[in-house]
Amino acid sequence: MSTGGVTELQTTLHARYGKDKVRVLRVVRDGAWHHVVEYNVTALLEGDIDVSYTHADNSVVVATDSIKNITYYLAKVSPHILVPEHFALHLGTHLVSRYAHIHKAFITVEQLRWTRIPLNNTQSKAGEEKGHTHAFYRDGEDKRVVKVEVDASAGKDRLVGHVISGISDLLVLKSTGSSFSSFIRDEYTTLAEVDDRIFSTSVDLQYKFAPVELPVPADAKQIDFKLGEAKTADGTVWDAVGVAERARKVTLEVFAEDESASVQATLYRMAQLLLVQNAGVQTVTYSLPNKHYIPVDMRYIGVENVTPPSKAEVFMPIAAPSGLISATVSRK
Ligand SMILES: O=c1[nH]c(=O)c2[nH]c(=O)[nH]c2[nH]1
Repeated sequence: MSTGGVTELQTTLHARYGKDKVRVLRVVRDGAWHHVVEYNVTALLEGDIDVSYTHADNSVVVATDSIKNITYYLAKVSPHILVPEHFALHLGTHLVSRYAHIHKAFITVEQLRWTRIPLNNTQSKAGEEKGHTHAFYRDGEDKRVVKVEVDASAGKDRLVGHVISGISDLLVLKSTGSSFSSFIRDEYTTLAEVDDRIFSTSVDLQYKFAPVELPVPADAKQIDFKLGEAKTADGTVWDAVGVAERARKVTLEVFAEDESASVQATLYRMAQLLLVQNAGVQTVTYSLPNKHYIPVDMRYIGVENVTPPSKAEVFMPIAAPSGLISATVSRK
C-alpha cells in the first residue's frame, strides 16, 4: 500500500482502545434478599500495541469483543460486583494480569439507580437495608460514576489503582435561601441584585482518592482478589463505599442548608466539607450549572410577580443558556 510519503514523517503514537457502553445488570441472590446493580462499563487498554496501528499487525490486539466478554465474565464471577469502584479495579487488574503486553487498563463504570421499593419494609439479614426483597424502582436519573486506572507499568506484582469517583446528573432545586448581589456593575450589566431567588443545578462531582496499592490476585484466573486489604499510599484503609455515601449526603445537605451568596460560595463549602470528612480524598471537583428560573413579569396586566423577589411565585424555567460554575479544591 502506498503511504504517500507519510513514512517520512516523525510521528509519536499515544494509543488506547477497548469497548464502550457495555451494559450489564447483575442480580446477587442472598436467599430471598436480592441485590441488583446496573452498570454502563467502558474498558480501554494501553500497552505494547503500537504495531496494530503502524503495521496493521493484529497479533497484539485483544479484540474489543473479547474485552466485552471479559466484562460479562467478571460480572458473573467477581466477588466485587456490587461496589462499582471495586468491580472496576477487579476488571482492570484482570486485564493487565491476563495479558503480558498490556500495561494499563482504564475502566469507567456508570451506575444507574435501582432502589428497593419501600413496600413490606422487610429488612436484610444484616438488619441494615429496608424495603422489598426483590422489587426496585428508578428513584432518580443521577448516576454514580467511577473512573479507574490500573497501572502495571512498575510490574505485574506492583499494581497501583488510581480512582476518581463521583456523581453526575443529580438534579436539585431550592425555592429560597439563595441570593446574588455585589457583582460587577458596568455598561454590560442588566442583571438585578436579588436577596432571594431559586437555585437549581445538576450536580456533577468528582473526587480523587490517593493512589491505592492493589493486591495481586491469588489464583491463576485472577478472581481471588482481596480488595479489603487495599491500602492507600499513606497506609490508610481504602473506603470507597463510605466516601460515596458521605459525598452524596454532604452535597445534598450543603445545597439545602447553605444560605447561598452564590453558586461559587456554595460549591466551595461542599468541597471543603467533603475533604474534611474523607481523609483518603485528595481533590474534589464540582461542576454546577446555574439553571435559571426567571420570575414572570405580569405588570402589564396589573399583577405584581417580580418585586420583591421573595414574593415571586410564577417562574419561567430557562433551558439555555445556564451559568456554569466549576472548581477543583485540594488539601494544602
Ligand atoms: O451564583 C451566581 N454566580 C454567578 O457568577 C452568576 N452570574 C449571574 O449572572 N448569576 C450568577 N449567580
